[in-house]
Amino acid sequence: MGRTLAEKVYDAHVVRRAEGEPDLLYIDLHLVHEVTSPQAFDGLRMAGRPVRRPDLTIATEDHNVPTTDLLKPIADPVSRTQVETLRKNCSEFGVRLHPMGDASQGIVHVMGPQLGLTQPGMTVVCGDSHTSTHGAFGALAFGIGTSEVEHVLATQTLPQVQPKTMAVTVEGPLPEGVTAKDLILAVIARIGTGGGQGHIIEYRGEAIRSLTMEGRMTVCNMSIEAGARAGMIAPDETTFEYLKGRPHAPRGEDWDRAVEYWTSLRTDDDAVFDKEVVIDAAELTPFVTWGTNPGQGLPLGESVPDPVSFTDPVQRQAAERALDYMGLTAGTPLRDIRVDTVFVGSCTNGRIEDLRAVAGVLGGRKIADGVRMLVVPGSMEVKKQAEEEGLDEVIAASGAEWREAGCSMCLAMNPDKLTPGERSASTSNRNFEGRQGPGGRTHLVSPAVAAATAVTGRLAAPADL
Ligand SMILES: CC(C)[C@H](C(=O)O)[C@@H](O)C(=O)O
Ligand code: SF4
Repeated sequence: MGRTLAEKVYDAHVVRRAEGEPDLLYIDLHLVHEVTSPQAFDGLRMAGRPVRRPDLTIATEDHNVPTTDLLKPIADPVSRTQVETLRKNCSEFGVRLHPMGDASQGIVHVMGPQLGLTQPGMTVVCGDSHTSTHGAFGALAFGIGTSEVEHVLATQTLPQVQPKTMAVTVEGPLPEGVTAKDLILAVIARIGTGGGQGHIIEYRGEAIRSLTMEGRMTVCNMSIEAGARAGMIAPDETTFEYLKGRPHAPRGEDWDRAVEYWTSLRTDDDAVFDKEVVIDAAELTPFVTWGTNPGQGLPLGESVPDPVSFTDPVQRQAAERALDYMGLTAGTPLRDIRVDTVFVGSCTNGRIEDLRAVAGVLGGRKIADGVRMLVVPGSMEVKKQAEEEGLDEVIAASGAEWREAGCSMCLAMNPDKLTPGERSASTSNRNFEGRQGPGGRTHLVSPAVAAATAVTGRLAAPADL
């Protein structure tokens, strides 16, 4: 029987398999950041062990970094300690680190692919749930916990129980004005936040094939929000085109050999998935969330749902609680919801193409009175590229703030936060209670919707302007 893409990559990395035990997988790339690594390095130190493959281990500073005044010391003591600890650990264990201010620093899931570190067919791990992003290249990439980070640092392997496989096929071309973010929000609304649990999702179909690498990363990034272990997309010309010439991409004959192997990384026609979902791209429209989990979303043209419309009692209760927390009334058209803040950034939508989309909408326009808008590049490289293209000027001229790279307002681990009751339209991936600051209210949106929302002050799509 044929194998799926996920099975091919998985099988190629099993170094030990024994009845009744987890498999031992070889890890090709281990990405590290300041939040989930301190105890792992402590563990190594206590055991007197080195990092087994420092050459396959790369660290960056992202969660705790401020996005203004890079030259000043970090004011918050907890954040400062996290970042200083990472620096100390990396220098002690010989791990390459891209610190604040470095040209390649950025959110771990933005800087890795951009350096060409993430490649098709690899196993990629990081102590971070959104490691699923790297699956956009046809890599098997997933988040791990801190004790697993220690295991990988020490051995370059990881015990794993093989996940099941799931296909999400999006048929037909994406309608005009519908983006990768709308697509993945619609997928999660359809299958639920537990819909992918225990599975590696492979995204397939014409709508997926037509996405750029940036769009594919947006889709795979949010696999975890559907509960999946990982998300993957088979590598193709779009993938090779993106990778070619990047600092860590193979060159010359190595490149040709790599492309030959990468081309074999597709699901065989007779392979069988454990679960399959098919979505018609023609039904997709700009999509926003109204609730407090990424599955509580609807097309922008709809209204805040009435909790009684949910037949499942658990969903009904979740909706009641979400409306209460979000300060929303059932029946309110989503387009009538006013926001205080717009956040563009994160490992979901902080890439160059996202910033181009935002500048494209903001060009020649002003953001609404009373709205603050933060535009935060996902990496210093994205920032540089955006500035070379003049996007920063367009964004600043509209009244938005142009910042340094980092996780920023995606999660409240640095100075960029919502205040209690403040409402945001955010291009990030999580809208949980307090995610962007205690009491903050988050609507997940695409970059295009974020920009249009900043202009009108209410949830809006570019077509509304
Ligand atoms: C801090 C980190 C462990 C966390 C994650 O695992 O995803 C963060 O990146 C997030 O997005 O919530
Ligand atoms: S940008 Fe957000 S989701 Fe991505 S790694 Fe940072 S905190 Fe996590």
